[in-house]
Amino acid sequence: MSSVDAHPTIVYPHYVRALDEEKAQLPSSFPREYSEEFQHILPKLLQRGFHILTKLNNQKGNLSNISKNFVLSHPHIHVVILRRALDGAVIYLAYVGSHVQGPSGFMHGGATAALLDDCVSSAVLLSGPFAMTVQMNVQYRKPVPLNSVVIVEGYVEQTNGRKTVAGGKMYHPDGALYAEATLLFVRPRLVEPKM
Ligand SMILES: CCCCC/C=C\C/C=C\C/C=C\C/C=C\CCCC(=O)SCCNC(=O)CCNC(=O)[C@H](O)C(C)(C)COP(=O)(O)OP(=O)(O)OC[C@H]1O[C@@H](n2cnc3c(N)ncnc32)[C@H](O)[C@@H]1OP(=O)(O)O
Repeated sequence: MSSVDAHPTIVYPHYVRALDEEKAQLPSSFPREYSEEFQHILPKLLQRGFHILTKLNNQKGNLSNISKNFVLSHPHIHVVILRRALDGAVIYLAYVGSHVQGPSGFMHGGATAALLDDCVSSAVLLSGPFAMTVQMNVQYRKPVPLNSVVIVEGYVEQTNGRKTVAGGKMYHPDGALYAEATLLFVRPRLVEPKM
């Protein structure tokens, strides 16, 4: 277990109950059907070796600082975070509501990039020391409809010294690719304390 794994997180082994509790707290902007779709998709992700790491929207308690993250605390984006123990890949199972519009009826490309960056950053942070995104290249393949469920996958490709190359993909739950990205992360140089 890395030191990042030791960071306090809230784990939801009984995911169905967690989603039921969550449903009761959701803002009215979220339709009830979406969590049924989550419950349909989650068992498939669990079968593929992912476990539920945490859900962070409106999180109270020990993740309060992370939950200020604008993607994960956005009132119109709802995320359940999963991670595959085997290789550290991270999945964001996300519902994208109506107030992240770019082209009429579709998600803003900046929001797509933010979701991808966030998911890939989680994979990087969970796999090693703190690093920041310094470059991101996004290929937009299909417009993402508002009020829909998306799957975002983030994975580390290669680390060389302070630099890490990582990738991300955003899919429709049926597997159709919405967008993919390649990112470069840099671990900040340690600043020597002044004597
Ligand atoms: C921690 C607990 C985690 C728990 C997770 C649990 C669940 C998940 C939950 C929540 C999710 C949590 C987190 C996700 C949250 C947010 C994700 C959003 C990610 C971001 O939103 S993050 C913000 C945007 N990001 C920046 O705000 C960076 C601005 N930046 C800098 O602050 C500096 O850039 C810095 C300090 C990074 C490096 O500075 P420095 O001085 O230490 O390093 P230096 O410049 O020496 O570069 C070293 C080598 O990198 C190469 N290099 C540098 N920059 C490059 C570039 N752009 N392109 C190509 N190569 C580059 C150089 O060429 C050199 O290469 P070489 O060594 O080969 O010469």
